[in-house]
Amino acid sequence: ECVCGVFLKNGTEWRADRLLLNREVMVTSAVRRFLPLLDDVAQDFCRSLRHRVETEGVGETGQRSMTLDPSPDLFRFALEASCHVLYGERIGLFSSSPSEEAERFIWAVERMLATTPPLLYLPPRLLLALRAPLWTQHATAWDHIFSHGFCSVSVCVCVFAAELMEAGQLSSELIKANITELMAGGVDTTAVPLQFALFEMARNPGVQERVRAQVLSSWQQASGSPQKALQGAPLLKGTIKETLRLYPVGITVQRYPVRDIVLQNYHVPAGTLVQVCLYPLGRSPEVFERPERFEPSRWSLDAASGGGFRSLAFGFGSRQCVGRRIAENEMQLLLMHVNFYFFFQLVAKTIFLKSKISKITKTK
Ligand code: HEM
Repeated sequence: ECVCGVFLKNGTEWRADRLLLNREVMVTSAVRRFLPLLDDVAQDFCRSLRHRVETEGVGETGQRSMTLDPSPDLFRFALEASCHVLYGERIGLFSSSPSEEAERFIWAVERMLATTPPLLYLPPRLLLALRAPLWTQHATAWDHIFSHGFCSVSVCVCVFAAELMEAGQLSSELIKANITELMAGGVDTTAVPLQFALFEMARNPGVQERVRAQVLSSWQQASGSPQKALQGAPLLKGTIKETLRLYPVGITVQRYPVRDIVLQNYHVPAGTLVQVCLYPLGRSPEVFERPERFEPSRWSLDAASGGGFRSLAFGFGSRQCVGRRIAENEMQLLLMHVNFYFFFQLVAKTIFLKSKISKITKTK
């Protein structure tokens, strides 16, 4: 029996104590509302990068190029985009002088993210007993984040808070906590795949040209609407799916079956933790033809054939990633605008995340 079938049947229940968002509402009205916000940030990111290339790059005007590590820029892009959608405010990361409040907030988010990975491997009680500096720094960072003006739900332009308040299910403190969690969860999850997407486009110039051609033609017909532009450029969505196939953010998707099941002749008792391993799934020749190739168009063919459960990067069913629509649109919009301006080339050794990419060859 198919793993996904079993899990789907069991995944239809909501748990009342969780942050619940109606996925249909997300897809329709909320996406329409947050798309322009994400688009603003993506355009600003490109303007600021173009300014840097023009002022710090080498070569003739209009053909300047520069080599850079995009990691810190993408991190800031993701943070600015998350804040704009969740709090309805810009924190000014692309301005030359962000406010003092914004600076403190950025510092706290960066500190919180930097201290999270080591804490995952150490027992919290031990850290507390030892009053470990790592723990103190992490807790202080969270305190800063929560005390921040941006986290006030009274500044409620936030689309999510509005949905939750309308539903009347959660107290304002809980809404605040959940929104803050969403903000924190939405930064490195999108910044890292974006970096991998640029990396893959840099080493696959043919793919990059095809994506750019589709983006340019779609933009021309979209009359300035980012939503229409994205709809007309399915290769952008394919690029994101392809990136997450090769470099999944969450390495596994987990479920506890509520009744005994048999999987490939193994008896799995109810309540056993079962993990679907996304990395080997994405690279298996049994599932993907020529899995080593970065080919965004494979997902267009996949849609025609029904798709199945081959793309599980955001999980599935009622417990799939709440931030999926934000993440997908945010990443697609960035790639769309970046494609107008830049041609990426791999100019340094491909050392994991430290590859230096970017060479500008076009201007709008
Ligand atoms: C490329 C970006 C992202 C990926 C690949 C990703 C992946 C995932 C995965 C695999 C899950 C578990 C789903 C399941 O078990 O079926 C998940 C859950 C979740 N994600 Fe994401 N995520 C991303 C971005 C985001 C963003 C931007 C946010 C917030 C705005 C977010 C918030 C959440 C939350 C709150 C859950 C828990 C949902 C629940 O348990 O009901 N994620 N994500």
